Amino acid sequence: MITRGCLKIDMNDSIKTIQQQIQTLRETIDMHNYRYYALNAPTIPDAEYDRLFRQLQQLEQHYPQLITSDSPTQRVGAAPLKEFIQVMHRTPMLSLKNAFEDREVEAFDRRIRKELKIDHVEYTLEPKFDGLAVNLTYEKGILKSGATRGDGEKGENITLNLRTIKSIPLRLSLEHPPSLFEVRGEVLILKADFEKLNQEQQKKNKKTFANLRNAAAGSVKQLDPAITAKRRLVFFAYGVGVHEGTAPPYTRQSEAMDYLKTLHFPIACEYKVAIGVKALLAYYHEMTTSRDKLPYEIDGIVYKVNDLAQQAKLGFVSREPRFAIAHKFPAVEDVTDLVGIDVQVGRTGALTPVARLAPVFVGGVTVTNATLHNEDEIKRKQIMIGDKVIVRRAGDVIPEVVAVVPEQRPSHAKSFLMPDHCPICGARAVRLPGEKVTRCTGGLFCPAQRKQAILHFASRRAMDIEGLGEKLVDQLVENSIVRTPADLYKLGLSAMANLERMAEKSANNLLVAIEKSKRTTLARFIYALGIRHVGESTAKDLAYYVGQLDRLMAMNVEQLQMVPDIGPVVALSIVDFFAEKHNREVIEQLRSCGVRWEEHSGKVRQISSLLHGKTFVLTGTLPSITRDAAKEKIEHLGGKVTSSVSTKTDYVVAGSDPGGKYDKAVKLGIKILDEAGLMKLLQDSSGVSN
Ligand SMILES: NC(=O)c1ccc[n+]([C@@H]2O[C@H](COP(=O)([O-])OP(=O)(O)OC[C@H]3O[C@@H](n4cnc5c(N)ncnc54)[C@H](O)[C@@H]3O)[C@@H](O)[C@H]2O)c1
Ligand SMILES: [Zn+2]
Repeated sequence: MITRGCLKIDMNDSIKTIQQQIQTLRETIDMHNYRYYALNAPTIPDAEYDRLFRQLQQLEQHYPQLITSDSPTQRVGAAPLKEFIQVMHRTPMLSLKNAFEDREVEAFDRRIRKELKIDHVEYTLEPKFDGLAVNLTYEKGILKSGATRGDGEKGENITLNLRTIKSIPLRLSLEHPPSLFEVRGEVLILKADFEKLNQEQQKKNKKTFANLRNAAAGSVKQLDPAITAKRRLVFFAYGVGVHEGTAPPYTRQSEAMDYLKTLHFPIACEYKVAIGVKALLAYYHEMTTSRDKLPYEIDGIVYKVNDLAQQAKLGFVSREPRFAIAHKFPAVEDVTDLVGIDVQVGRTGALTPVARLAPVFVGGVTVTNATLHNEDEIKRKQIMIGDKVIVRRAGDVIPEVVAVVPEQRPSHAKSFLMPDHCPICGARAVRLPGEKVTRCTGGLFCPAQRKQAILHFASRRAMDIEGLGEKLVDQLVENSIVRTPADLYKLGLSAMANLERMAEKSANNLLVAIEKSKRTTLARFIYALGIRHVGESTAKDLAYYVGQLDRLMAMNVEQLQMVPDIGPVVALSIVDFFAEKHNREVIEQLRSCGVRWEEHSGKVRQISSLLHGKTFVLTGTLPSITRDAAKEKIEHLGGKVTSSVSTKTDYVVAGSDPGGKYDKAVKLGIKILDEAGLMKLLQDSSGVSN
């Protein structure tokens, strides 16, 4: 048995078995080609595709008698889509041979030197753009047509779409332009625009693009050029095709690039000219790290023999030039198994699902877990535990699961359920209406939230404990001296003596500050609890209108909404917080440690509203508010609005042209109000005096 890269070739395998393997690989690759080139919707990462392609290449290398002209290794891309008019290329648009390791580049250079019979070859070193290859044809200096690469021989006519890309000159700035001039380059979407595009797609509930190449290709291959025009696309030129009618003022690839630049075509300003393989590899390794800072995505470096006469001498093989090679960067995406989903709790109590992965090498490191963001993202991506997933790690960005490979879902795959309790402290975990994040409600005692909760509690606008900063809180929490805000009031000098860099004087000062903080106001205390959505001004409102902590702790969602400016989400968040037994225990401890404030009878007179249980019917047009607004006001105070009048109706609110409901109310003797009457009733019932 011999081993080459990822492929094991067993010499005992019969030729028939080999043929079968080859056939399966070809069919699989053809299917992925179709998805990638025609649909712009690949289902496997490039790294996985490249492995399949290499396997096929190696098998065919060992069994050349099995090579057929329709094998994907002998062809470029995929046939053009029928929806577009086809264009025959004057000279074929080829692919590039790939190199993944330094030694493959060294072998490439050795071969070139041998064939050219020279010791030192000059190369251009160009970023390999990850976009869509196109050919632009200028006749007498005017852009006449633009086409995709297609299968290399014939592509799709996308002239109208390309004309919408502002960086493509519509006319060459030359006094005597060539009669025929072809520019080859790549259509791209910039990283920043890709993010925006996907956000827009998501908002419109449309499919997002898996990567930048697909976004660029999908945007430019639109039947409606108006859509292309809206997608901020850019173009970079990297070569000249046919040049007729004038003498080319260049004999090297680098000169051709500079010439394109003078004609106002954007070119990669990172491109370089260098001699010898060492310089190629040095440039490659430098770009491996600096690529993240480029505004566009590149997936490798292309090395080309610089001298055009030498290029011609080296020529082509079926699908690729022999004078160039693409040195690919390590993959930023690959597939692996999603073994499980853990839930982590952050400093603010946010529960984040994290994928546990079978180790996978992406973006230059081995990754074993990746963020899944939140519950909605898991649903949107239809991720199940046990799935094969595509993991991405680009630059400094934390690894994430971008998609699943649906056809490889095992039968034992399980759905994920967001836990309804905090995995750290066991408190109820809730997701408030309109929010994406599920949070632990045990703010005052949850170990995950300890530091944050104590810092907030001690902050200037809360309990105002001077000298209790981040470093000190870290130490107190890490040494288990303080677990909840109540523990602060149990601190003694001896506990603090062991802390790093804590002089006796500052320890004393801190104890004095803690003691001083015991006398506070209800507003500060409510704010200090760190209830989600209860900021300083809401805390002040609650203290002012409710007056007493015990009363606040006993209020339900409807009652809380009677406090001005408190909506249903804030009310729910307050109720959830006080529902948590451990939070109430901490509050009790704080009080028994001597934390105190003044209370008053509150400004909310009658917490249970007069409208509770009352049924209203609205009819006719009210003079100054809409029926919907009136309905909202009634419901806000606990009343119910129904559509038909019956003996159960308490009030009928009638505007102009009231119709049958009015007559029925009169008949049943139900109380009828006009708008002014309704307003008075609402005011009397609001429970807020002054
Ligand atoms: N995930 C999938 O299902 C899937 C399917 C098919 C292909 N692919 C990916 O596509 C690759 C093959 O695509 P390909 O045949 O287009 O080859 P390629 O993209 O590897 O290389 C050839 C192309 O490079 C481009 N290029 C960018 N910068 C260049 C420069 N400076 N000079 C010259 N050319 C430059 C040109 O468009 C050219 O056509 C595979 O290696 C794989 O990564 C993935
Ligand atoms: Zn918790």
